[in-house]
Amino acid sequence: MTNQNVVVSDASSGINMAITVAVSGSSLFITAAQKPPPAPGTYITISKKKLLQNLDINTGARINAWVDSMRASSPTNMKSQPLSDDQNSWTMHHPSALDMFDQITNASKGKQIVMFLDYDGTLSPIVDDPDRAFMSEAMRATVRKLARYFPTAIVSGRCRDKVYSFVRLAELYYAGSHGMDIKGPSKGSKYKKGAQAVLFQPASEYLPMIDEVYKALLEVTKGTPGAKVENNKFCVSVHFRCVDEKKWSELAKQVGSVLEGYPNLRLTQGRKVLEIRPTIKWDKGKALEFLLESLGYANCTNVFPVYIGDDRTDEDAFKVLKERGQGFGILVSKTPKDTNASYSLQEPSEVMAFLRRLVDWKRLSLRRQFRMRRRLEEINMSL
Ligand SMILES: O=P(O)(O)OC[C@H]1O[C@H](O[C@H]2O[C@H](CO)[C@@H](O)[C@H](O)[C@H]2O)[C@H](O)[C@@H](O)[C@@H]1O
Repeated sequence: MTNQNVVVSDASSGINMAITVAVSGSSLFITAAQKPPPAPGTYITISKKKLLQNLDINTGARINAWVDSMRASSPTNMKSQPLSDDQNSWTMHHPSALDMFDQITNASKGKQIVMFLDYDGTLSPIVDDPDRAFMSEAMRATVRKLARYFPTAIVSGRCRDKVYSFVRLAELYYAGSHGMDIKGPSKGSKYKKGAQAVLFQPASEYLPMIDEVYKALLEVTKGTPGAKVENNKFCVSVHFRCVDEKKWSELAKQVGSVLEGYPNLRLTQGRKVLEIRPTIKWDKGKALEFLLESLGYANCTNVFPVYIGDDRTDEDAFKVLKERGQGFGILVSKTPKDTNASYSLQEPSEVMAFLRRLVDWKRLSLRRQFRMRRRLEEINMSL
């Protein structure tokens, strides 16, 4: 096997990409992205089409697995059909958090509830255009009230600034880029003494690489109608929601052709989106643990974290809660999914109903506590 510098050229876009490939017989393995070499003229030039064909031979299995997974995560619209046995059993194991509200609040008694909320599909409904995934005013008002009573964090795959521009509540914690960009409230935490001011970016050295990959993905996918590449600062999303299913395989190959040059990046999947991120061991679960620690609840037994999310990437946080045996996860989904969450809610409107009930419950219990304290004071005075 020999290494060879190759310039991949695409006549339609005019893009040239310099990469190193290991050539073994008729097979081609891309090993690493290279800076453009000093002396031109020493390259073999092959077309992007040819490269993608060769990639197909060598990484076909991986690309096929991605496409299978893209299909599996996109169940056909289940219009009001009677529940199957599987669905019934799933609902029994992951009951509605609204139906189980009293059990949930009873379990939290004497503990500090800390709220973790995913954004897309949890606080805002899923829409075709990621730039227009707005949150309703009613949801914003609900989250604002929630944050008055409980420390609240938004944990999103999006870039932190973008998710902040949608939520626009300065009193919250924000963990953008799947937790790789964490920032506390601008005025500091009001909940616990010892809570630290937070700004944490564990993948900052990846910034130039992510930017480079974002640009390469923009170029390589621009001929695929409906594909959208989103720069999430420490990770990149390639959306296929508006791509014809017949083109999914082509899109996966395009993404694969770029990723092959970056062994320090990995691919995960969300809802009709391929997500490219650093291989560092950091995810929404780690972000949740980090935030609990920053809030001063690292080794506390009297903390009750609640994480609500709809996506595969939220599973990392559900798993952490399950393993800690603290609090619980709520999966937002209309269809049964393999999950580490304990409860379910069907859609953002149910999330809002659940958050409102939490606020009302907390208000009521604070009022009760206040009345009890007053009565005790009165009794003490009369003694
Ligand atoms: O962790 P999240 O806040 O759920 O972010 C995950 C991805 O969400 C966004 O994409 C999803 O929502 C879009 C708007 O509704 C939708 O068009 C897309 O199909 C969904 O995957 C966001 O655009 C991505 O960058 C996030 O990674």
